[in-house]
Amino acid sequence: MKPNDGATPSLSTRDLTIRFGGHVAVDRVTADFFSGTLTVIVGPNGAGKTTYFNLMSGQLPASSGTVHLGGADITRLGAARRTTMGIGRAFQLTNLFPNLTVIENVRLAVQSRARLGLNMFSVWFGHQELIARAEHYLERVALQERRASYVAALSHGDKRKLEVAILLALEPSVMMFDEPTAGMSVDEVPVVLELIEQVKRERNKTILLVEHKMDVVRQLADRIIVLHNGALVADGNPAEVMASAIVQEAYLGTGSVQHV
Ligand SMILES: Nc1ncnc2c1ncn2[C@@H]1O[C@H](COP(=O)(O)OP(=O)(O)OP(=O)(O)O)[C@@H](O)[C@H]1O
Repeated sequence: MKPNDGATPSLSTRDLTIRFGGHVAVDRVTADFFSGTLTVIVGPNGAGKTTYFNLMSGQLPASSGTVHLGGADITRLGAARRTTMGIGRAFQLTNLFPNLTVIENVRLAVQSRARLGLNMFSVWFGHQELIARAEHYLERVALQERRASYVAALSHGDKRKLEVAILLALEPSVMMFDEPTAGMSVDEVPVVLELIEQVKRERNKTILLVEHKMDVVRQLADRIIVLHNGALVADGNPAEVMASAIVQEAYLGTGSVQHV
């Protein structure tokens, strides 16, 4: 799927494939992702969604095919390198430091981003500036009241919000979210969804989500990609894709799904 203006994709995969022994978990997936667009990747359990994410963010090496970021071939680069190049991923709470406070967690992310700035633009921030920036990201996720709390003491929802603050502080061009509302209470879900919508409204990020909850998909998606048995079987605007027989079949497992 391409925007009308023919812009260069910020992230793209070509025939991206990974095999685990004889099992093809991601099977020749070709897709372009554009700045200002939020794409949700859906599909039944075991369809290959998380594995596709892992191939894009560099947690897993591809068996074949390519990944490009802003035109650069990053297929052979590891996850850390891809992060510095602009791929940010909110894991399910694995990138938080539980024994540090909320503000310290965000400050570290701001600092790591500033160090990158030092290399690229000769910019350096003083401690006060780092803290001020960290406060800014905490405000964006409505966590400023918990700034002095240790992460280990936060509710699940607050941890997820902190994760988003850290992701924002890293200022990635591509933001990847694995089921951002998983395990949240009903009152926490709208806060995180509103946050993602806010980022989306700024229109300068490429946002990718893996999501099971169809109400979340409906609320956020500009575009939906459907994976089934590792292959891309549908790709388009939400109304088209949700209405398609392919999605019904992929979710309900009825009938045979034709790969596109
Ligand atoms: N490291 C691995 N080694 C072997 N098989 C794997 C590995 N990682 C994933 N798989 C297999 O690849 C397939 C796709 O898994 P994946 O977790 O990507 O699916 P998913 O669509 O994210 O599923 P879910 O919605 O349940 O999270 C599954 O059959 C899974 O068992």
